[in-house]
Amino acid sequence: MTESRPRRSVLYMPGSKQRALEKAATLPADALILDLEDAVAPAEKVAARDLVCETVKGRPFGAREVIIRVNGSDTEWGADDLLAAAAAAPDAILIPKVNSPEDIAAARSVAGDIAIWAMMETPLGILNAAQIAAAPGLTCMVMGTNDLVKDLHAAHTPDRLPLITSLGQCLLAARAHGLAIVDGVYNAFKDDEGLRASCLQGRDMGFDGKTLIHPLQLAITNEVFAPSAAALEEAEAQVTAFEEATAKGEAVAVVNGRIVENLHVENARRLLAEAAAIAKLEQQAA
Ligand SMILES: CC(C)(COP(=O)(O)OP(=O)(O)OC[C@H]1O[C@@H](n2cnc3c(N)ncnc32)[C@H](O)[C@@H]1OP(=O)(O)O)[C@@H](O)C(=O)NCCC(=O)NCCSC(=O)C[C@H](O)C(=O)O
Ligand SMILES: [Mg+2]
Repeated sequence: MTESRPRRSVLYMPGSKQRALEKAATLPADALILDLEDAVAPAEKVAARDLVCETVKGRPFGAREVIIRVNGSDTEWGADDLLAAAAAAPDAILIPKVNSPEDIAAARSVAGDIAIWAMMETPLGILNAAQIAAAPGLTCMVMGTNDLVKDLHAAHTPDRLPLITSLGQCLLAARAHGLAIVDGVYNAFKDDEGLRASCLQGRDMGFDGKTLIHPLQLAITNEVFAPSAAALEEAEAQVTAFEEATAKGEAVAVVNGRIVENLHVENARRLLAEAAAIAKLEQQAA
């Protein structure tokens, strides 16, 4: 069963930028990815690792979920990143460019009980999504749409048609194995309209939330991925009507002219639990 922890907004921040790390502790992000990989220049990698791991040990981020993205195991920094991240004990460690379940097993052999998240961003990783999703210790998939577009020789288009197969394949794999899954970034961080469209598409496909690159993107993302007031009102009505129906020995209720069966009630309860988890997180962050 997918955890009900909110992951509407998952903000990347460059691990080399102290100001961004300080600012992150005040931002309304559900989760923070402290990045040692693509957002950090080679000359700054070692200093960024020290800064990120020392910061995480100080636990300054309140109730926000904290994830460290390490460099790949095929780089000169990967092994030391993983050791240092494991010692800092974040909520999860994010492995870039995962190609196979063996990549998760290798990370887990160092990370122990710390949850592993996987960047799904290579053609081979997408083809192996089901096996990766079944790997012990993995709790969340993160779409890496920039790397995917590059490796597929595709283009960033508003409808994301070139990525739909990859997004759908990872969603199927994640849901089949009870994992959380968050969508890729929207690069034009000052384009609110484009961001909203991308969030709506991701939400309607089934993603739990979206990865972000700038604080400007938080408000729209948090709004789109939260259940709306109308959806919650309908969910409450469905649960009530169904409970009344079952008390009378019936298996079907009707709300707003539409049937309500046990599967609809299961979905309604999921939405209500999600809203409660968001309210709790926002209260803790206030
Ligand atoms: C995109 C940026 C380089 C823009 O930086 P900058 O010009 O400094 O932004 P602003 O001046 O507008 O910043 C305003 C304030 O906000 C803080 N800030 C900015 N970005 C962040 C952030 N990501 N997290 C926290 N805080 C942030 C600034 O410090 C300013 O604060 P203040 O001093 O109080 O005014 C920059 O936003 C950036 O570097 N973003 C992250 C880029 C990144 O992480 N890239 C890697 C991840 S994307 C990826 O790799 C996806 C995947 O792998 C794939 O393949 O698709
Ligand atoms: Mg990437």
